[in-house]
Amino acid sequence: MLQPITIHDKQFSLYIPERRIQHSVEVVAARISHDYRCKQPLFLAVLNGSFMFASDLMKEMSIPCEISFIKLSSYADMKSTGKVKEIMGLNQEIEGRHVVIVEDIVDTGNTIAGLLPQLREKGVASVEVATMLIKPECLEHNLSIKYPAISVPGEFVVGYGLDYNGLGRNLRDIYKVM
Ligand SMILES: O=P(O)(O)OC[C@H]1O[C@H](OP(=O)(O)OP(=O)(O)O)[C@H](O)[C@@H]1O
Ligand SMILES: Nc1nc2[nH]cnc2c(=O)[nH]1
Repeated sequence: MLQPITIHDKQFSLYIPERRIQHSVEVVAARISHDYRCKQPLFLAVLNGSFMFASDLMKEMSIPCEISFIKLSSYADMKSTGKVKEIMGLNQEIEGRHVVIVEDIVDTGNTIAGLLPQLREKGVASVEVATMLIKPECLEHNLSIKYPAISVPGEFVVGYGLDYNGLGRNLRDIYKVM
C-alpha cells in the first residue's frame, strides 16, 4: 500500500488517482459541450476549491464558453457551519445567460442551495451545476446536480483544489482521511 500523507494533524490515504480524475473531467466536459453547443455557457466557478477542476474543465470544452469566479465560504475546519453566504466578486452580467456553476465538491448541498436562488433572482436563462465530487449520502437538500464527475461516500477528502485548513489544494490526486 502507498504511504499515507500527513496534513496538519491528520493522515490521508490515496483515494482517486490523477488519471481517473482527468478521465472524469473529460467525460463531464464532453457532456456539457454537447448540451450547450448553441448556448455559449458562462461557467461560474466557486472559489477557492474549484480552481483546479475549473481549469481542467475549460481546457476540455470544445465549444465557445466563458468563465467568471465568485467567492462564498461556509466551511471552517472539517464541519459545515450551515450558513449561506452572499456572492462576492460577480462582475459579469448574468441576466439571460446559461450559467453552469463549477464546484469542487457538493457535500451537504448548503452552498449550492444558497447560491441557486441568488442566481435565479438575477434573471439567468438557466442554471446547472458541474462538480468534481458529490457526496450523495450527505446531501441535505433536494438538489438536481446535472454534471457530477465522481460520487464519493461521506468521508473528508483533500487534494485537487480541496484543502484541510488551507493545505492540500495542490495535490494532483484526491486523498481521504484515515
Ligand atoms: O455542499 P456543502 O456542504 O456546502 O460543501 C461544499 C462547499 O464546501 C467547500 O467550500 P469551502 O466553503 O470549504 O471553501 P473553499 O472552497 O475556499 O475551501 C467546497 O468548495 C464547496 O463550495
Ligand atoms: N476539503 C474538503 N472540503 C469540503 N467541503 C465540503 N466537504 C468537503 C470535504 O470532504 N473536503
